[in-house]
Amino acid sequence: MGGALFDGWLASPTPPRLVVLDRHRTCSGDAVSVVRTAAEIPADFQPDIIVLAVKPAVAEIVIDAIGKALGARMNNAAILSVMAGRTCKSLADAARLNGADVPVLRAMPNTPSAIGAGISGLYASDTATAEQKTICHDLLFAVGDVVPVEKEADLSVVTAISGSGPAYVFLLAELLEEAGQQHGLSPTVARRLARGTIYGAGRMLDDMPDSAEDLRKAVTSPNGTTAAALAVLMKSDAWPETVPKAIDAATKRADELAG
Ligand SMILES: NC(=O)C1=CN([C@@H]2O[C@H](COP(=O)(O)OP(=O)(O)OC[C@H]3O[C@@H](n4cnc5c(N)ncnc54)[C@H](O)[C@@H]3O)[C@@H](O)[C@H]2O)C=CC1
Ligand SMILES: O=C(O)[C@@H]1CCC=N1
Repeated sequence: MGGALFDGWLASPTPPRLVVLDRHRTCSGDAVSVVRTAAEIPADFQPDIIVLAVKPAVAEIVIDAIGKALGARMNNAAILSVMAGRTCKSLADAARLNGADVPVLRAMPNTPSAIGAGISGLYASDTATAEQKTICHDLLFAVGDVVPVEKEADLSVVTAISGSGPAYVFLLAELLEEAGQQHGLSPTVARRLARGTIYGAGRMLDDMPDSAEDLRKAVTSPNGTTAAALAVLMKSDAWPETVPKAIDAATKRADELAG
């Protein structure tokens, strides 16, 4: 996810000055220094925002390394975490172990951020200043839309819908491609049809004021082909049951990761 944000920021009209700490990534750009250990962070670099985009389980290790490298500079920064689950309190506590009193904001972006088409939920704890909230909003807005949430707990369902959501759409693309091939289309044709359809439908949802339900009904001729397919997908034990169940499972998992 950090790579998706990075790509989006570099492609934005006014890229921020970035220092990227990543054990593996090779990346470059005028506004970027890349370091593989926290000790290599340039001594004159005062971050406004420390974006944490590692797996939730290694947050403490990374905060500890950055805290030791930045020393007093850590106190002038805020943490923006994009990690699923990890609470503002747990991250502030981790920073405090290094003697730093750091405001924490949490965002849940998604991978379309890499092409400027992301959407992020953003929560700011009370300790964040107005300026820090604005910087974090602008960072995320540079790679897509931003939806502020009032309660930190809401980020779990945001994660389930828009954080994980691209994967559901990609799964639909896979299944449409496979079904097309099973009916005799070449892989190339099946792929073009599946992707082009999802792209076009996504653009209609974005561009047009109509509800998703009205757009669906406009495709559905009485007793036609769409009605035949929707009779399968909309059976009570099909999508109307499985989609909410999937969102429940992802939300529950985000809650479990909290701490
Ligand atoms: N993948 C997604 O679509 C989304 C992921 N997230 C969150 O983003 C976080 C990262 O997830 P992914 O990007 O999928 O994982 P990933 O494994 O692709 O990326 C993690 C990166 O952290 C680096 N890293 C790990 N330990 C390090 C250390 N000690 N020092 C320096 N760099 C270190 C790795 O080299 C890697 O580049 C997770 O917390 C996840 O919840 C949030 C929104 C969407
Ligand atoms: O699967 C995950 O845990 C992360 C959070 C949202 C998308 N990927």
